Amino acid sequence: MSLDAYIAGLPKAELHLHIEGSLEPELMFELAQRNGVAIPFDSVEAVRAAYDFSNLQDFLDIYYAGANVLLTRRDFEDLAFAYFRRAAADNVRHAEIFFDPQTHTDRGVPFGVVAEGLIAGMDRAKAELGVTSGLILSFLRHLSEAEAFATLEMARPYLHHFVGVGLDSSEVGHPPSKFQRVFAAARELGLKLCAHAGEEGPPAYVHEALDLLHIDRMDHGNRSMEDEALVERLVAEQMTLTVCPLSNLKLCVVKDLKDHPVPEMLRRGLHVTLNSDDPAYFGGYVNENYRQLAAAVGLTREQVTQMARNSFEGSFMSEAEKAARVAEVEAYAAS
Ligand SMILES: Nc1ncnc2[nH]cnc12
Ligand SMILES: [Zn+2]
Repeated sequence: MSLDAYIAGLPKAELHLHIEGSLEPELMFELAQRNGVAIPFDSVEAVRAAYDFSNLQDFLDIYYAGANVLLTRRDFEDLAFAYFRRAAADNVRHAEIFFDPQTHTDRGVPFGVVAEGLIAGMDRAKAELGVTSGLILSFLRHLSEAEAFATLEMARPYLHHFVGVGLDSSEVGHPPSKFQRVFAAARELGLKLCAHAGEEGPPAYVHEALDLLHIDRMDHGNRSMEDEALVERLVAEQMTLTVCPLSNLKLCVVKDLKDHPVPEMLRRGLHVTLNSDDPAYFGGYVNENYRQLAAAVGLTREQVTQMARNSFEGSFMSEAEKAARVAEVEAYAAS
């Protein structure tokens, strides 16, 4: 069996996926029409042509504008279910997905419309596709601490639906320390904690995410590789890193996939997982991330299997559930 065919059939979890970043141009047009929202493009091809970014902020500007077509509960359900259908085709068996409530509440869309729509899509994914999932409320770090606290307050009626909180958006200039108290409050509420760190920001931000936010999982973490002691610490603490190769390429975090740090991360014993981040914008869902990275850096079948194992072990499922899912990976690898 070719490595590509092996990747296609490998059971895996996706742990770093922004649901708003799975909005394909076709669905963007459909929702724009359904809701009577104007978009600054006249064709699906024109939208795709605009997806040429030189850094994170370039992308974020377009990504937040794209989200304007999402207005109703049904829009969020359709968005979520479209992602799960596509993920299921990649043999994603479990996904822990981020959503950015502030992107919607700041436009006047009630928190409950967003949350209930996404939850309906997740319920359908479990019933119709057998894909399980968890929802992670992500704070926009370019906004204030007070706004993050207000968002956490809005989330209260839905808390039992969330597995954790995250921290995303423009990294440089918005260090984790800004959200130390919000993350402490989220932990008190029983939520798991993730943060984007070391995507564009320096290793000092990764240290802050560990020391001040006390994260359970790290999103990206690429720039940790610049700090030897930090790498040793991440290995010792068995921290899961949700790495996103095609995102890194499209946002110029790496110049070429051949330069991607994943092989070195694996060699050093870091708990790496592969994920798609914002697949509608970066040109590939999770299997495409595995395939293109494998082709560029020459991953072995064992390395690919290890990252699928890591994806379940690094999830926020129960220990029993994780063990059952890892056993499915082992059975596939042995078959
Ligand atoms: N890769 C990324 N980094 C920071 N914020 C994001 N929001 C969506 N994708 C993101
Ligand atoms: Zn991300």
